[in-house]
Amino acid sequence: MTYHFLKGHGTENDFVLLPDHDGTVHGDLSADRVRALCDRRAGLGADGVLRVVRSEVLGETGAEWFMDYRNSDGSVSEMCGNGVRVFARHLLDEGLVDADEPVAVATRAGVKMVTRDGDLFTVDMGTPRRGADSTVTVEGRSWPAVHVDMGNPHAVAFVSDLADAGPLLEAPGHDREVYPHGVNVEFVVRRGPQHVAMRVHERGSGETRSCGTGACAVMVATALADDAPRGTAYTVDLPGGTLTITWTDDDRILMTGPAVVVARGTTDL
Ligand SMILES: N[C@@H](CCC[C@H](N)C(=O)O)C(=O)O
Repeated sequence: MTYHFLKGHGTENDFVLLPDHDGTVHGDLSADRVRALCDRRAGLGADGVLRVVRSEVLGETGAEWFMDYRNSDGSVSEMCGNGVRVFARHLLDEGLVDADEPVAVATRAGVKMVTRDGDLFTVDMGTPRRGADSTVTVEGRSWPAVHVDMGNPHAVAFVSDLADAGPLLEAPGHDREVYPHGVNVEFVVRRGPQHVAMRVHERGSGETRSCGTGACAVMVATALADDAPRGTAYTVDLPGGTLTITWTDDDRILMTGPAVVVARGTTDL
């Protein structure tokens, strides 16, 4: 079977987009197919897959379009912050939504509203939730980890140096009672006032060059540590680029960053 795809990224967190508007092309999107598409040597290569499907096909509500996100290992996640920006850009590029209105994207973690200003996209990521703190472990070293849920789970560890986390070839150890469905782990250092840098090991994808929900979780953990007033913008540097995150007066997280589509074509993977 041959079908259409696009390739895009947000701060180098890269995705294969699969248009499947009426759910007839990839209704049975299997973990095997996701893994084949994401394979960086035998496939197209990506950190994850964004299936572009009408919400009504899946019985979802709240927005016309649903971002069906899969990690590169084929697992399903509730949310992908970089993915939402790329998804919204695709809808705008293809004229599938009104260019004069914020773009509504339904996800497993609710509807996200995306606005565009030139090449930058801002996502209302909703209200962060704090969970029980714990520790994360890499190669025998442990750090306290702040538990922030951005629709998906995060453990944020402040480290002395980003190299402390090592090559991150395996998932960091974590408390399975606190995170029964796995966790995305962020390692953070301070770069200056309201300015941090991070690395991330993503559940289901390994170390990636960026994670939007992870950057939001890092901002929340840092702002809490700083006792920063609401409305303060933080700059979060990631290996693949920079995101700007603000915690608003009405307790919502706004994430701003780029979104790029770099290729389109057909595949029979
Ligand atoms: N890279 C994404 C997060 C993707 C999902 C994550 N790996 C999970 O399993 O929760 C982002 O930009 O937020």
